[in-house]
Amino acid sequence: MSNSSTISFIGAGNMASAIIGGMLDNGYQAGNIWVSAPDDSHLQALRDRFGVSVTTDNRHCAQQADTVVLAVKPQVMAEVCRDIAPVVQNTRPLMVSIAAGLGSDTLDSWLGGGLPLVRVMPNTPSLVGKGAAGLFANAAVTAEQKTMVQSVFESIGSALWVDDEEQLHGVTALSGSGPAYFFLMLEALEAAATEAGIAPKTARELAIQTMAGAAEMAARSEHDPAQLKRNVMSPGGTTERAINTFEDGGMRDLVQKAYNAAFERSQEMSKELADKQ
Ligand SMILES: NC(=O)C1=CN([C@@H]2O[C@H](COP(=O)(O)OP(=O)(O)OC[C@H]3O[C@@H](n4cnc5c(N)ncnc54)[C@H](O)[C@@H]3O)[C@@H](O)[C@H]2O)C=CC1
Ligand SMILES: O=C(O)[C@@H]1CCC=N1
Repeated sequence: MSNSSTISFIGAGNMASAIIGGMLDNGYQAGNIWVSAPDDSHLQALRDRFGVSVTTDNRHCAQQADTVVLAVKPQVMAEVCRDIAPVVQNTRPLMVSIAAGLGSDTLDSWLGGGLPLVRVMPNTPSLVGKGAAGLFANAAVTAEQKTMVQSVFESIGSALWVDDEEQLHGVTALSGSGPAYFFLMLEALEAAATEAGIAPKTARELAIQTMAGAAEMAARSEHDPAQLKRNVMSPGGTTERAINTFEDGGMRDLVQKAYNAAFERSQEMSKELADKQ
């Protein structure tokens, strides 16, 4: 992305910090980054760690920027947007929201209308540069702005566009919530191995390394996950017995149900947040 454009973050939490870290690792200048939040301790932490400019005044922060990233919780978004609306209606930056569940039309109306806006659904592995983000651009966003936002999110992992905003519910249920599904699997495997007598520290390290190794293989291999799974299953062996146990217990059906539950909750949240304001 262009190093001369200025980007402001409203909100100084985990996700803002991950994105800023990725941008700086990729050559973006700290002097062109502003961050605002009401909480001084969050701001000082970001200033000390990254050398970015900080303020407790959201309007002042938004005023500085060609791009404004809205990185606050969905519940405070209406108040934040309405507060900065007079500023951004004047300066007309590209707006980027990372909030779960808030539709682009709702955000745009809170911001006074007619602004270019990108919605992003990132995930927490962004904190270690291994994020997976789905992106949607409204009709006012230019090709150049899309390239710029994509490069920001590629600095902390993968960034893939969807062309229908409704698909962001599906992205939320997959990669937004997804890290928690794999953490659950880690918890359960670790517990089972510990129960069988393996030291907890050893069980955790082996489970984590196995998950990371399987993910790396799936990413690099020419085979699909089903084939990779079959490659581990010696006929009559241990893996076959375990996989049959998963299948007989309804694992696929359970994953489908959990995915649908997250998808439906994302749709519900969208409606609740839009109706409430
Ligand atoms: N944590 C996750 O897995 C994911 C989170 N998101 C979205 O990212 C957004 C941020 O989440 P986190 O960084 O995890 O939250 P966080 O709680 O770590 O950070 C929120 C930040 O907003 C600041 N803030 C609160 N009120 C404010 C106001 N009126 N004006 C300016 N700043 C204000 C807080 O001081 C804090 O710095 C949320 O909208 C969330 O939906 C999206 C995908 C995944
Ligand atoms: O659980 C949630 O609602 C948010 C969205 C994706 C991850 N965390």
